[in-house]
Amino acid sequence: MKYVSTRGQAPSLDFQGVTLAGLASDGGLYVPEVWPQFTADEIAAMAGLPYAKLAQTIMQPFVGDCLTPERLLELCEQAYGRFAHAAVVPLKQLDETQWVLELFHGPTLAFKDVALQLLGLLFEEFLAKGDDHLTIVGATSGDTGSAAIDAVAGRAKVDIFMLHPHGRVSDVQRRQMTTVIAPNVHNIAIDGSFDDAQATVKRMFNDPAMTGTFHIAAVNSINWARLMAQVVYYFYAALQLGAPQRKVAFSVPTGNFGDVFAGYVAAKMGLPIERLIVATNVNDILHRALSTGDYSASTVTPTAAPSMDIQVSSNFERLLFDGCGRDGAALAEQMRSFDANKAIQLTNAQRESSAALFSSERADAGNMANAMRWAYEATGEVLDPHTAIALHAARVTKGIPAGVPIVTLATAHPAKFVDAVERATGLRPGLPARVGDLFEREERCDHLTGSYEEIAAYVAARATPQHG
Ligand SMILES: Cc1ncc(COP(=O)(O)O)c(C=O)c1O
Ligand SMILES: N[C@@H](CCOP(=O)(O)O)C(=O)O
Repeated sequence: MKYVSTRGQAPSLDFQGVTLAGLASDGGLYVPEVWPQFTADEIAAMAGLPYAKLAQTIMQPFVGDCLTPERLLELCEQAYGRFAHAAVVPLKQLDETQWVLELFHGPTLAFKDVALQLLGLLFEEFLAKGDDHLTIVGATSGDTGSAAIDAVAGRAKVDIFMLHPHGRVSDVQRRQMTTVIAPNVHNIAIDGSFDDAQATVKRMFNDPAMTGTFHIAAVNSINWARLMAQVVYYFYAALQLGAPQRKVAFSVPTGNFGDVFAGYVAAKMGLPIERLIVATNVNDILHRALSTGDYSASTVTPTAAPSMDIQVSSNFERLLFDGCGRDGAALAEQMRSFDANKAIQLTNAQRESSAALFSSERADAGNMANAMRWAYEATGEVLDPHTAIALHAARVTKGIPAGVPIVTLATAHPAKFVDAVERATGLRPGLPARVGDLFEREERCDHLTGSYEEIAAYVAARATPQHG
């Protein structure tokens, strides 16, 4: 399998290459040259497979000959062996139509673990031979940070620098990052938003002063391997609900557009998906883009679902690429215009191709609290704010045929956002034992202004050169 950049200029790479590269050298994102396909019979044969085996089956076409099937399966078993639920991502029914897929049983209590536990192992596997050393630079609005740190803390040949917006993540989220005291882990709080942090990360990939010395790598969903691993749970849920004979819809709490793009990939691979509902909070650029074609960023508003407080959604570029017939030059021009003006209008072709599968809804604080309350009072399920936003979207979306189940992706454990959950339901969920004495541990984090030069100098002073 070869991967090409959405901006058409960077060299094409194999799976190992894209995993270690992160952002493409032309500023684009890597995508597979073609979408691998499964037939209905092949999908039917996946029913009942253990999660790790299903993951290997679905990911093998993307991995190609960079790993043997046996080795990929071993890595999947190792990654998903760390999950606290035997089903890895259990599916629960709320009522006749509504289901939730619990993606938060990994070590750091959010869906990010599903991909990042594997990515940590892939880094180690691909770095085992040779003297390459990775400098991971990541941005987080709360959950990627802890999941990535857990996945790479203490590993040889990797340093991680994780930027989060100061004061804009929950206490649990912050502590899950800052209490990991390991020589290769560096937490940086910046003044600004997640978008500012993400812009810094992307700039570093294209800064010769940094890339000339360090092998900068990504753990954000700009890294293709992240999305690949997230495709698996769409198959897992749909198979339990009768796929490929029966269509399934998904409602996805959305920020950086990675999770829902993985659903799009599942559909491209042959999974019969009725609809992908993109659920946003009041930071609703994606809702506006999908419903009116207006992709224009404004100031980020802090909300009780902080991980979705994002305006510039990296992975939307991957969808726009397919929507313009994979014309890298045209997309590069469109993205240049977005960078300059913080606004673009989707073309008719982009709007029509996305409307075939996607719809969107926006939830404000009241919608979110009501959904959380409904789930708790009517079904006993305690949801986190992000999941509640997607459940709200699932319940108000029109036009899904009767009999089609709607699966809301439950992306975080409610104990990560105790205050919001308590406000809505009166219940204060406790942290699972596996996160231990989080509030007793020492924290380590540096606070920087967010200027690119300051952050680059900080990284350069602490990172190990590529061939260190
Ligand atoms: C709990 C939670 N839900 C939803 C999202 C949004 O997912 P994505 O950025 O893949 O759209 C995030 C952040 O990524 C998150 O941490
Ligand atoms: N919500 C995310 C933001 C980063 O998204 P990613 O999927 O691109 O890593 C977070 O919690 O950090």
